[in-house]
Amino acid sequence: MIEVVGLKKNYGETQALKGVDLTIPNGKIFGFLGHNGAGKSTIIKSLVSIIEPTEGKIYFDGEELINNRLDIKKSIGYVPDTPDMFLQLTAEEYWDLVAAAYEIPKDVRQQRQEELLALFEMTGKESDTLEGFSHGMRQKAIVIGALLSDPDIWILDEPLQGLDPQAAFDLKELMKKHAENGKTVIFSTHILSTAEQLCDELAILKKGELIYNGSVKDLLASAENESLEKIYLKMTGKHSNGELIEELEEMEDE
Ligand SMILES: Nc1ncnc2c1ncn2[C@@H]1O[C@H](COP(=O)(O)OP(=O)(O)OP(=O)(O)O)[C@@H](O)[C@H]1O
Repeated sequence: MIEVVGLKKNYGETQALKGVDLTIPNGKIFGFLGHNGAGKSTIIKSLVSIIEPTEGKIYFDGEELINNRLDIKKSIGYVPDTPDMFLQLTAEEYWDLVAAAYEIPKDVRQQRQEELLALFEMTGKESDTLEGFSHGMRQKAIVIGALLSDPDIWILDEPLQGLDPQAAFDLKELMKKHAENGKTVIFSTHILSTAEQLCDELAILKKGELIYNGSVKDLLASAENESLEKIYLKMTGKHSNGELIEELEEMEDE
């Protein structure tokens, strides 16, 4: 289980996280939802130790992250939202880097890489630079890198963005299988139908604050016959069609 306690992050004057408490159970698919700038990437980057929170603590199975950063990081596969680093490298060089960082034995890496390349239809692309890939292919290369070490915890920041329907389907199936095996998948998305279909648990953020942390089932049960999209839009404050029309009319009157 991952526990986030009183997490705050300020970037200068901007309070990106205003004291977030949440729990992420093991063996589930956990989704982060929230409008642009709500703080999803900031929490995710805190979980993978890319940024230092201003305040608050993070525990992985009871162990505080700052006390055992290296070991905890090794149990995580991370897909960033903007995979712009390492663009000059070929895919193979990028995976070499990941394999070295995670100390993956050569034979294990070879087998896993071949499986992932075949799954994502990337076989033969190993010598191409990440820069030369389309956005979706680059995303696939980053996902392959994140899964190369077969990590227990997957943390994926908008992983489906830019993937073609087949690759998106395959990644979603992998995410389900990983959770079925008792492992944890954490991801952020703006695609509410995907969240509804995939997630067991959710956190919904609004302007740096947590407005929901719990199961998708409970959330759907709280509003009869409404989709997650409708519930989410109501919770995040904007907009029913009527309200939007009213607002536009007011703007025209001004
Ligand atoms: N490096 C940074 N420097 C300054 N401000 C930042 C930085 N990173 C994020 N922010 C700000 O922190 C807030 C939260 O950003 P964050 O990237 O966590 O949101 P998000 O929910 O992931 O958004 P999106 O859906 O657009 O990816 C925003 O106001 C953003 O402008």
